[in-house]
Amino acid sequence: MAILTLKHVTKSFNKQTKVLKDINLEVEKGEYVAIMGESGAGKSTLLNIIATLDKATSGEVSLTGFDLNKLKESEAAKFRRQHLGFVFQHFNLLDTLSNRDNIYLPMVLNKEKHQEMAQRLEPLASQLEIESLLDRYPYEISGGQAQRIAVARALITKPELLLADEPTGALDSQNTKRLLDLFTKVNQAGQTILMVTHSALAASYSKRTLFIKDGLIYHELYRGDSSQQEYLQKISAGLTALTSEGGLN
Ligand SMILES: Nc1ncnc2c1ncn2[C@@H]1O[C@H](COP(=O)(O)OP(=O)(O)OP(=O)(O)O)[C@@H](O)[C@H]1O
Repeated sequence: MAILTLKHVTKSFNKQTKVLKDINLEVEKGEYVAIMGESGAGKSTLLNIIATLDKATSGEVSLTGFDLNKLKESEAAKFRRQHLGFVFQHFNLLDTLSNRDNIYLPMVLNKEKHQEMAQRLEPLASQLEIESLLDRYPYEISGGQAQRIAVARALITKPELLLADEPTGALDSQNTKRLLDLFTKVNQAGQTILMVTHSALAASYSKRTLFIKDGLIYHELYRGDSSQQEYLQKISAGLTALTSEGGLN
């Protein structure tokens, strides 16, 4: 079952340039998809449309059965809280709240009961190894720890789709591996993930990698039965071809 469907999606910010020209994409429940492309290729624009933070200029976007073109501005924030989880490069935690309250925030906004929040946090905190961090504040913990708190905040609402924008961009290699291993586990437990990344290594943890160029999905690679190393090599070769003048054709 497709959780996300984009048909002939275009996006222009002005009359001269179309950033997205004709994007067609289906993401099935349980998939783990990475989106790559050169700087300025339109990855964030695409992610913002899927995240209901922006609207397509034309085309169809359907997410968890909702037509995003019909979603009113006033409904978008609630839709995001109920259906989507977000992980950003710079964590976006609030320094005035404890880590626990940061994690609870989307549930507080959804007016959930405290008992329900605590029940959901318990297994998540154990899986993410953040139990000892919960009563501290974001400014008291490391970047790797902060990103795990941000992952807990994204997952506590049990989102249908986890959207990650350069989630390893601010992490060192050890914390990058730890986060990517965590995403793999979460995906194996059924979580659908869509991740924008510049990192071939990060993409090599996904099951499918899309390359965006000139406003189109230019190429895609499936991991299939390949080892992570083989898949990483294919992604790196794909990136080289993408950035060379002739491209993949
Ligand atoms: N709000 C906006 N108004 C005008 N132009 C925009 C706006 N947002 C993005 N653009 C333009 O759209 C193009 C794609 O930008 P986008 O941020 O989607 O690229 P990206 O692939 O995410 O790049 P990066 O990897 O550097 O983050 C760029 O040329 C950018 O200048």
